[in-house]
Amino acid sequence: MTTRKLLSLVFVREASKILLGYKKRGFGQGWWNGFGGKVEKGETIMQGALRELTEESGLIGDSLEEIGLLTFEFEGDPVLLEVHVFSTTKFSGKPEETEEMRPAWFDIQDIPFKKMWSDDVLWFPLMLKGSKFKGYFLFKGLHDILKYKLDEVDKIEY
Ligand SMILES: CNc1ncnc2c1ncn2[C@@H]1O[C@H](COP(=O)(O)OP(=O)(O)OP(=O)(O)O)[C@@H](O)[C@H]1O
Repeated sequence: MTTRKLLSLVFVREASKILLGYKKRGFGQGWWNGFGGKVEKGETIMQGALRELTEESGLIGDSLEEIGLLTFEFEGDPVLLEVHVFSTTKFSGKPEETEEMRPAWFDIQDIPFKKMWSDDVLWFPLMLKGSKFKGYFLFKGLHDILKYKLDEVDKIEY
């Protein structure tokens, strides 16, 4: 029986820059990514996204927009990850290093895809041009994508 785990992933944007965090521990350790994590019982996906953004970057987000829905399957694992991707240009506070993440601004021409999840290079271009998207990725281990499907959509529907 397959089950789904709900996760958030938040990107803070500023003109031609994007804030990424270097994950110091846990799932995706050693890679750059947006800020996010598991949605907890009793909170909405949006509340989870805002909470994780603050816990991991020190920023308080405002007006997060849901821009993507990504489903990840890992061969041999019955748990599907359902990652809700958000973006905002509105926030307060200053990025600060936390126990989990070390934040840094990157120019969008200079995103460190070689040190990121291997799906990111496929869907970042859609995010960066302002599109919404839905994707499915089947992983073998943590690096190899065996197959995937990725579509631009007008809005995110579940
Ligand atoms: C497979 N391809 C992937 N590509 C890009 N991003 C991915 C991803 N798979 C997971 N992610 C993101 O990685 C974070 C994990 O978060 P994760 O550490 O598990 O959550 P959380 O902080 O709740 O964990 P703990 O509290 O430490 O258990 C979370 O933002 C999630 O959206």
